[in-house]
Amino acid sequence: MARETNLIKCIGTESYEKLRNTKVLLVGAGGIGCELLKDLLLLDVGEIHIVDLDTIDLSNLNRQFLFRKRDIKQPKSVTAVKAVQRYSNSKLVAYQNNIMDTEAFPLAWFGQFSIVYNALDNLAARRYVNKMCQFTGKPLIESGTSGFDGYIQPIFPSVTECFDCTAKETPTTFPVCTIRSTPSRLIHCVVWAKNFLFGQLFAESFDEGVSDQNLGTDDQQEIARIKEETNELHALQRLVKSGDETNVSHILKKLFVDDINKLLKIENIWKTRVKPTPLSILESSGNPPTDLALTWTLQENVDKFIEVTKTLMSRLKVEPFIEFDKDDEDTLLFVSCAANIRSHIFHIPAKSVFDIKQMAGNIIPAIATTNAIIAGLSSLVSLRVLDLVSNVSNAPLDIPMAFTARASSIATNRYLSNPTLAPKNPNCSVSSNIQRTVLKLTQPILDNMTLYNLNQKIISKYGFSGEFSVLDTNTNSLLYDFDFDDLEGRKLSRFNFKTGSVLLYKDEEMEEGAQLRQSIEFYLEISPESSEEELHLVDLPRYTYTYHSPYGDEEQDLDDTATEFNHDKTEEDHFAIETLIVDDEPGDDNRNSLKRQLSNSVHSPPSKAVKLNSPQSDDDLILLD
Ligand SMILES: Nc1ncnc2c1ncn2[C@@H]1O[C@H](COP(=O)(O)OP(=O)(O)OP(=O)(O)O)[C@@H](O)[C@H]1O
Ligand SMILES: [Zn+2]
Repeated sequence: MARETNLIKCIGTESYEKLRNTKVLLVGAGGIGCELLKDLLLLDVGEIHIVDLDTIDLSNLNRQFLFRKRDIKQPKSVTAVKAVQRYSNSKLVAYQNNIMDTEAFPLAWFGQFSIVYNALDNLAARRYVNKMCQFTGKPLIESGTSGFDGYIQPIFPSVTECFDCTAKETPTTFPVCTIRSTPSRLIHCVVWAKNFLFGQLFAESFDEGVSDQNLGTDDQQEIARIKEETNELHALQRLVKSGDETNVSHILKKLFVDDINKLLKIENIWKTRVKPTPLSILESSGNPPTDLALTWTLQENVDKFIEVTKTLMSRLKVEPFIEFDKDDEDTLLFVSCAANIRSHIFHIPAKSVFDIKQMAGNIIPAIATTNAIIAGLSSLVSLRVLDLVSNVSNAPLDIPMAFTARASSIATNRYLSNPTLAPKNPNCSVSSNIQRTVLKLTQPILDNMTLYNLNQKIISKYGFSGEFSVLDTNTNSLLYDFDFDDLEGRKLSRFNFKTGSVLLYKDEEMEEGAQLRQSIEFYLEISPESSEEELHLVDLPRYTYTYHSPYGDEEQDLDDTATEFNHDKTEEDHFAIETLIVDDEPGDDNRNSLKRQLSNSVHSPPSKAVKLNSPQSDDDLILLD
């Protein structure tokens, strides 16, 4: 029986033929990406382009089944394609590159695909692909896993929730004083051992000093001690670099006895806390433990600390520096033992090296089965996203997303929940209340046109009020607003614009009841070889919303602005280019809830400052709620 027989039974010949003519983009060839590549080619999707910037690591092999030991250090995308090529009916194209590289992947390149799949592991890349899909109007299937939890979220630009419609958690940070003076949880000791101690002793980046920011204390004695301790570590680093193994006992004493005694002298800290106890064991028993799954005694941690510090010191004779890597056992053991010794001093229970590996690597173990389930759901739901399944409504808001039980508060008594997609958040700065288009700048235009000329052309063409602002959203820099016109006289060539720069034009009129023009984002395409001197601005429908000051027309506050959306019917609504995203017209009920959400929102209030300060996180941990 041919492979496609069952699929044709499910979706019919016509849909199968459409699938054969579909071109898709898969971003990421890691845990989910490898599974998804296999699933997509088992669906006989016509053409699959797969992008991954990375090479294969030993630690990938337990779940990225397209890779073998011999593939270590080879590019993931190319190797994945090689592994499946012989049983693929699909055309496969691999790229070893960062998806955010605008030269390799300009906006128009994204436009060639019918659907985009995110199989990524960090927020920055997810956000970027989400935005490119909003620009091109292409559906995106976003996915992620974390241990036994996982999700898929189909995103239909300008209709359903986008990746940025809900706030994402950013990594937890701790005040310096908690880490350096008053740890109360093992994680504080792990952060101290990994980010501070290991970094200072062995790694390349040497922290030159402690800034006063985020110290978490005003106690001048404590601040002075933290700074002094940092300076003393410079001296300790020299001991480490000396390669003289007899120095290890000095290191142990300095870190776990002398520094703790100094800390004890700051009496203010200990008025409300249990005092730490300096380390009493400074000699090795000569019998370091080996089982990484067990919780070691204090003596065992000291034994292993001494052993592994010697190993790292001898490595420094041939390696200029050593970076912490959870898969480099020496570095993991050092951090683990140092954290456990410190936790003993502060009366915090110790843990095994395996446990500390998870904390230090900021990782929840990746589970191959979860990846397989999520990739399977992703490929299946794409049949509906592509409208290839008959007998069900494939309207975007009828298509399901999927959550595993623990990640979802919707249903707790079954593993998978599949609620339908939510409409876009009207307050999302990525998917709502914004129009997007491409702006082509040729060399003569860059050389001859000033920012002032460009602004004038844009505000008159698109109907912005006199009060507007211009931001380069890639660098988050303000280029113009009503009280910052310093750069207006500059030629465009002086702005370091490149293909992929995105300029945001926003109406800033603050008069009560003013009709504000919807913001526009322009994706710049720079063509240095073109001699075209004329700037072409495409037609866009002009949508407006009403400005309401929260204080009536007496006093206005930039950061707490309530708005009410409506569409300006006086302009002709026509869709000049394919990259245009146009809002749906909200009904009356919708409008009320819009208004409420806008004034209550903490996600991204429609104000300049907040809107552009979305967190730039590069977190490894995917938070599912
Ligand atoms: N900006 C990017 N451009 C292209 N590929 C990316 C980008 N960011 C991340 N990736 C790729 O996305 C994939 C995500 O896969 P996965 O979550 O399994 O992570 P991993 O790096 O393979 O494993 P782990 O992080 O657990 O060691 C990785 O292969 C990574 O290289
Ligand atoms: Zn959104």
